[in-house]
Amino acid sequence: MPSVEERIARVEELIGTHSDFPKPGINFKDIFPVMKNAEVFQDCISLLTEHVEHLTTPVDAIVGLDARGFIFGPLMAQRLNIPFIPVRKAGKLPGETIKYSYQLEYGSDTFEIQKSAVHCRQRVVIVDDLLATGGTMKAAAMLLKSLGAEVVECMVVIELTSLKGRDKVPAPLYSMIQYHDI
Ligand SMILES: O=P(O)(O)OC[C@H]1O[C@H](OP(=O)(O)OP(=O)(O)O)[C@H](O)[C@@H]1O
Ligand SMILES: Nc1ncnc2[nH]cnc12
Repeated sequence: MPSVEERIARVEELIGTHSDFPKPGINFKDIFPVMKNAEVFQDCISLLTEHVEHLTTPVDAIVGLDARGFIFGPLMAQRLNIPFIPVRKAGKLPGETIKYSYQLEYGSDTFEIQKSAVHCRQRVVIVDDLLATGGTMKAAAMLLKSLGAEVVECMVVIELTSLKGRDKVPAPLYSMIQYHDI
């Protein structure tokens, strides 16, 4: 079995970079090539899952963020045999919901969660593909906290450290791969 470092290196090798997408000045990190390699995609899910298994606080549910957090969250939840909870872009969820608007690296948006999605004091981990300015992850954590959940950790595959998003996130943050130059 390859080491954690070897498996992380294999994931990193497949991450694409596109300058000036979706706007001039943005260096876009593309996670989708990782999914084209079944073995490396498995490695990526295993690494995220193993990280959750090694947390000292037991985790009751995985929360995934619309849209790219939905690639990782359900697979992690299945492996861990715990529920998956979606946070969606506004206007997609029926029933009673709460919303939180936020800025991200190249725009703004609103997140929404069903009030019934989470129990008070439920211990959750939030997962997304990437942390840039941290606006997205902060919005998700605020929604979960306002419903009484305990956000044990926020997890991303990619962190763009120079944007200091980590400082905005109101919970511990784990990133698998860090880019310091953009
Ligand atoms: O740290 P931030 O500056 O807030 O940016 C990070 C967010 O931006 C991207 O999502 P995007 O809103 O582009 O939506 P998508 O997942 O639907 O592509 C990415 O998947 C993160 O969710
Ligand atoms: N630079 C970036 N690459 C990919 N997704 C992003 N979301 C916000 N900033 C991003």
